[in-house]
Amino acid sequence: MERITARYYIETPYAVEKAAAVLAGEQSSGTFVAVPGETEELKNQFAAQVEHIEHLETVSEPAIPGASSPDGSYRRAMVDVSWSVENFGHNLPTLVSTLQGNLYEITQFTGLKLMDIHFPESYANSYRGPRFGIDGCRSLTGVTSGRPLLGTIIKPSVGLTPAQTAEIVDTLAQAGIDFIKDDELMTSTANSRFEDRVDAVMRVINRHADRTGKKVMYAFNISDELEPMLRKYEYVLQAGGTCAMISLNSVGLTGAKRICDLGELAIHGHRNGWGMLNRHPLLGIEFPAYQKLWRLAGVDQLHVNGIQNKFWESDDSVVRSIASCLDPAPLGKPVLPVVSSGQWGGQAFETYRRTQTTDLLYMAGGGIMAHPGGPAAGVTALQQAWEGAVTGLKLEDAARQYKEFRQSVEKFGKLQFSRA
Ligand SMILES: O=C(COP(=O)(O)O)[C@H](O)[C@H](O)COP(=O)(O)O
Ligand SMILES: [Mg+2]
Repeated sequence: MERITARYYIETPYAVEKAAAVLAGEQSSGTFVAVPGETEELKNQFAAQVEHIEHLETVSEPAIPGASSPDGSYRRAMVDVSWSVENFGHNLPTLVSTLQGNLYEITQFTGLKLMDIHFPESYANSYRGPRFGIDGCRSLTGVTSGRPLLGTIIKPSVGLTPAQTAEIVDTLAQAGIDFIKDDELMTSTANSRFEDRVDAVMRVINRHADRTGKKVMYAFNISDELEPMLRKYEYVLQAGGTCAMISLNSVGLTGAKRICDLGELAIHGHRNGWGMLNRHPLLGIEFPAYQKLWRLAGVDQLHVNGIQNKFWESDDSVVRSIASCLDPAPLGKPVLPVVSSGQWGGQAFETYRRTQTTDLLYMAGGGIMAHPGGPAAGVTALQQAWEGAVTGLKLEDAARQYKEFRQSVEKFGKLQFSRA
């Protein structure tokens, strides 16, 4: 019978073997004592199994509160646990309740992080995964390989009217941008009703597309309860849009999958709330596991933060996240990594040096909108930065060569997002 294996980074005040056995027990037979009916036969078929333990360091302070060690030591380990697929079939919410449920509450742990998930073959047959992914998004925007899709987030995030938003879209489209999106804070506001914004923006985008043959991809934020979200999806589709955005952690796997299953618009997955799930080194989930769940749901584009970003995440972590999006496993289809957060083009050089890929959606919000020459110059600067990065120029050489990029360096180059 097929099994799903999950890898956890754990810390325990007790013996690692015992703690791992409690995890496996709680997450399959499900209680703290043996109960009638829990036969050997049932356990053999359905009990979770500890497959592998790799002992790591021992520390003297617990990573998170909730339990204390009798001997003052807290042992860390990497533990692989497997479950029979029979326990949950192909049911993503129950899979998550099993792999990420009560186990975080067990006192045998003073740290627990889901690092990765290994899915068996049958998952690739049961889930379509990204309908568009990298190739589909390239062909919808007309961006052939050799450079990333370049995009922006309309800023200010809220407060602009549909007409003002459409005016910015007009400027950006003329400058040759590939992708624009609503911020996650924007769906329908008192002065920008969703439908009015779609009408105003798509009028501009369709007009440009008729003239130039290039249709800018605009990710309208449809995040909402299920029925209104479906109505908004349909509205975007009818207006000629090619993309919708959802805040993944807010709409959940069920909502995301329902939307992705429709398969007519590329789905931009925003991961706001990520810090809550990941920022602690010994609590939550790591991106390789996280992205697989959303990929099973069918998301086409997924945020990975960015090199030298404005948030807390390290460059190493961003590079790892990009690699995990580009790895075709488990469905044979990669998801397009969305590089975003404090980007302005200057980071293109290090991003390319470290990842050696252009299969990215590279977005600058403030980095385009606040360019000294205006948003159109901001788009040009981003194009120049990537042209320079891919052709092997150093940032300083590109700044000498390209005027708009030089202006970006002058304005944003001094910014250092500080972190410990
Ligand atoms: O609005 C922005 C970035 O704006 P700006 O370009 O102005 O910084 C996005 O919400 C974050 O990139 C999300 O980051 P994450 O990848 O961590 O979800
Ligand atoms: Mg945002």
